[in-house]
Amino acid sequence: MYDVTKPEHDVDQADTKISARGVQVYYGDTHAIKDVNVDIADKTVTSFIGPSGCGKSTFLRCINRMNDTIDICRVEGEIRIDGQDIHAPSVDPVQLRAKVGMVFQKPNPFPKSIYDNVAYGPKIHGMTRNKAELDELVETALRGAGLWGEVKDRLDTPGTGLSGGQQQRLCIARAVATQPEVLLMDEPCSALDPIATAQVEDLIDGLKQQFSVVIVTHSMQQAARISQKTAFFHLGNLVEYGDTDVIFTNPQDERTENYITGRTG
Ligand SMILES: Nc1ncnc2c1ncn2[C@@H]1O[C@H](COP(=O)(O)OP(=O)(O)OP(=O)(O)O)[C@@H](O)[C@H]1O
Repeated sequence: MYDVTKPEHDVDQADTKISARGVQVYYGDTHAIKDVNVDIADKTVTSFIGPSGCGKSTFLRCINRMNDTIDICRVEGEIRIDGQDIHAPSVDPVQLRAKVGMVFQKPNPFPKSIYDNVAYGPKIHGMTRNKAELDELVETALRGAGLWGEVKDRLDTPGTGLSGGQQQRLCIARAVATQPEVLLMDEPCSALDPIATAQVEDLIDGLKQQFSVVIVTHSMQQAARISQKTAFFHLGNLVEYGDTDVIFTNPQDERTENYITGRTG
């Protein structure tokens, strides 16, 4: 039963999935992310917007420690998911990336069959006990990515043989198959035509029922269409963060206003 004595900010905190405090990122001497503090909600789509080079992708990659794979990159500060510090020694980055899935700008299916693209993650993480369970998981993931109907009769053909939009949905199925809690998407529609873009956007709307989706986009129309929260980055700073409709209709910072009205960026 709802507890009326509970202060509202506690309710908000309960919705927080990802919490970043004092995050700094350096590539050698380049200071790419400057003291970012943000709480990202569960079961919500959050867009990162801002001019080219402002640090959107860099900050996105902090959330599943993908920056660890870049030699010259150094990350400082704290990021917690469900309260757990993702940099704690007990955290295995490979396990973290199963929990925090990622979809990239260019569809990048493995040079394997459609089935194996989706089955790969569950197999290496030992998520199923037998072939029947794996089959079921593959089907569920492909259905979840809106691709099952188009590929169910050719699961053993190469993933690379699909159209660009289908390949991107296959990559989403691959990410969804490990039952993530967060899905990071770095400009997932920039290589897609308008029809495939609309399909992926519909998909994102459905995915937010299950987990938190964080998307980097250059399209303000897309951010306005699909996200409930928007973060505006500028020169490595998180300038403004809030409800998407407020950011787009009543921004508080001049830099945000200049960007959304097309005066900069
Ligand atoms: N691998 C890297 N090595 C060195 N510098 C990098 C690397 N990746 C990003 N940077 C630098 O970090 C800064 C932020 O880049 P980032 O790609 O995060 O910005 P972005 O907002 O996602 O840009 P875009 O919208 O163009 O993709 C830029 O100055 C960029 O040159």
